[in-house]
Amino acid sequence: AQIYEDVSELPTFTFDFVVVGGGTAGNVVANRLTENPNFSVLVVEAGVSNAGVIPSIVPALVSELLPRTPYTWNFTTTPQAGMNNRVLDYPRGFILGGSSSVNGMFYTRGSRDNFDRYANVTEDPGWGWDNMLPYFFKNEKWAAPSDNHSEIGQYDPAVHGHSGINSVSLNGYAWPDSDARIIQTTKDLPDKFPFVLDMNGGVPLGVGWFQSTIGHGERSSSATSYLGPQYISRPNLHVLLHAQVSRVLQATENSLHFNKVEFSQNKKTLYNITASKEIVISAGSVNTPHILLNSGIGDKTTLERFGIKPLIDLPSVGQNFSDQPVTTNNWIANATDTMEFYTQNTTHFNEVFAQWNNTRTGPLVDSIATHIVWLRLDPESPIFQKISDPSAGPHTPHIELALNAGAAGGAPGIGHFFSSATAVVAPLSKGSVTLNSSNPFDAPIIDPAIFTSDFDVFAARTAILKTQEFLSAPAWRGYIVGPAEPLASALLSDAALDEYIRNTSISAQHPVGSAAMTAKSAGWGVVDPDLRVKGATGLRIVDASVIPFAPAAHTQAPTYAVAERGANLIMGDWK
Ligand SMILES: Cc1cc2nc3c(=O)[nH]c(=O)nc-3n(C[C@H](O)[C@H](O)[C@H](O)COP(=O)(O)OP(=O)(O)OC[C@H]3O[C@@H](n4cnc5c(N)ncnc54)[C@H](O)[C@@H]3O)c2cc1C
Repeated sequence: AQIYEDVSELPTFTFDFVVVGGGTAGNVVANRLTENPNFSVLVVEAGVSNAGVIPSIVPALVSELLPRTPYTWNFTTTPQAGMNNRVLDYPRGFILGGSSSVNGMFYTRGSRDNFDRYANVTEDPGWGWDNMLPYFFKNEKWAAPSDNHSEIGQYDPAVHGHSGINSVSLNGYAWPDSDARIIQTTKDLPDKFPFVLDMNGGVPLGVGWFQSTIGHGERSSSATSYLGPQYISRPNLHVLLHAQVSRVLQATENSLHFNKVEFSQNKKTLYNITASKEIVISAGSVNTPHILLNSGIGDKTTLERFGIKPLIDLPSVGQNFSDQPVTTNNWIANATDTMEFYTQNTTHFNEVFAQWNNTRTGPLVDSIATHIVWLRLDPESPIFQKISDPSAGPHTPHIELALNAGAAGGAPGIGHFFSSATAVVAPLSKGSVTLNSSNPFDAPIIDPAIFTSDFDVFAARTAILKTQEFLSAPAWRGYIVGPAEPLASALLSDAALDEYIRNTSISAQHPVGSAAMTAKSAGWGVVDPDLRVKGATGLRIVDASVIPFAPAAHTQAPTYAVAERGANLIMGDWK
């Protein structure tokens, strides 16, 4: 019915369901549960409203939301041993819509192998690719690109949802010069870089056109879509902003049934809301395990050390935290037709902004990529002599090259650039989220442990060298002048390249696994295949943290699909 700013506006302190976190997954759950007019739902969100936040609406302005702004949690990592002890910013959305309101809008699902592996580890075929496709479709509302160009040959309509809720589209502004050369490269070097019509059909491998969560020139987030006007007007749907949940509480002292959510709007005065049916925690891969730990759900010994009474001994809470590293690499382009046209010229920027404002066309309608290349490492790679293949299967990439007509991660100088943001999408490094203090309003200790596995460094290096190979195709003659610094010097030796990788890479912001779903009988994990917290009743987790291994993907589409199925499981239990 309402989006409330202050607890005093709440119509009641008891709801059927309380959803902790109005992020990517949380808003899916709230929307689906309130399809039943008999269910009342309150979403408790720590962050701010998304209304009128221009950089969260104009796709190409995404970088203005990051890394530390009023729209993100002010998180940093521990010094990263694999990154020469650098401390990284670790932004997460602090805004309605969560990270879907601040992310790069890449729409990538991962592979069939990824989901079939989730089915295996949970012993629930429902998490397999074929059974998850309908949930991808429920999420997705395919939209025409904002320039209305022909989509033929750029995607496969058969593998997309056309009547879901969240808009997904092809880019709506062409960069003809580099677009043509990318496609030509798939013809120049078809064995190494084959064209893939649709990277979201289960087998991503190859070079394909970029898809993103954008509709009609605007970002589509879980707030703009699942809480859109036709849904937020439901009388049984309620959202409270600026309310940070500290703990979930037991129904009675000796029970492991949880039915109360404790929160504060000023980090001092605490309130309780009762969930008469279930609590759903959707606070994301960092904050979900933090809330569990604060509530006494986690490793018993650690909890005792912080003076928190252990209620459920679940050592996996906050462990198995798996992120993907990304390196931004720039090449000098002999071009005029790149994003630098407007990023390096205020007059041009004002023109393209006015164009976006008036007609939702022009270069600001898109995110920061035009194509993605998904590749496997050569099976003969020396790394496989010591480390067995961490990918989910033979049709799953190890590495990703996100190509863009313009510099990535800030231009290395004045001029025009072509970039490849290279990522390791089958990472082996695993980190953790742990308590820093017993005060639930203190940030947790975040250690993604990036590049602590030699495999990940090898894969990151290979991704950069693969881009060099891609750009050495005849198609690029006369266009690519050469690598820009600091990449140019780094390419002189493997050792220099490794240093460059450790010194310049960042987190792709794709953490998963910190409240992993596993089989009921498994010796590890946090939730069962129905997303119920093991050992508890009344408590589920629905967000990226339940995904037990990194998908070969940017993680929002997998999170949306998990949330759609999660909501369906909850609905099924309360029919
Ligand atoms: C900067 C950035 C760029 C990214 N780019 C992409 C991309 O281009 N493509 C892609 O697929 N993925 C991308 N991702 C990853 C993707 O956005 C996330 O995997 C996904 O959105 C996670 O969804 P979630 O529901 O688990 O968490 P979130 O969407 O982060 O939602 C968690 C919500 O819970 C709220 N919350 C947390 N703690 C509390 C508390 N204690 N009390 C109340 N509320 C709380 C948060 O404020 C937030 O709204 C990016 C992520 C980031 C941060």
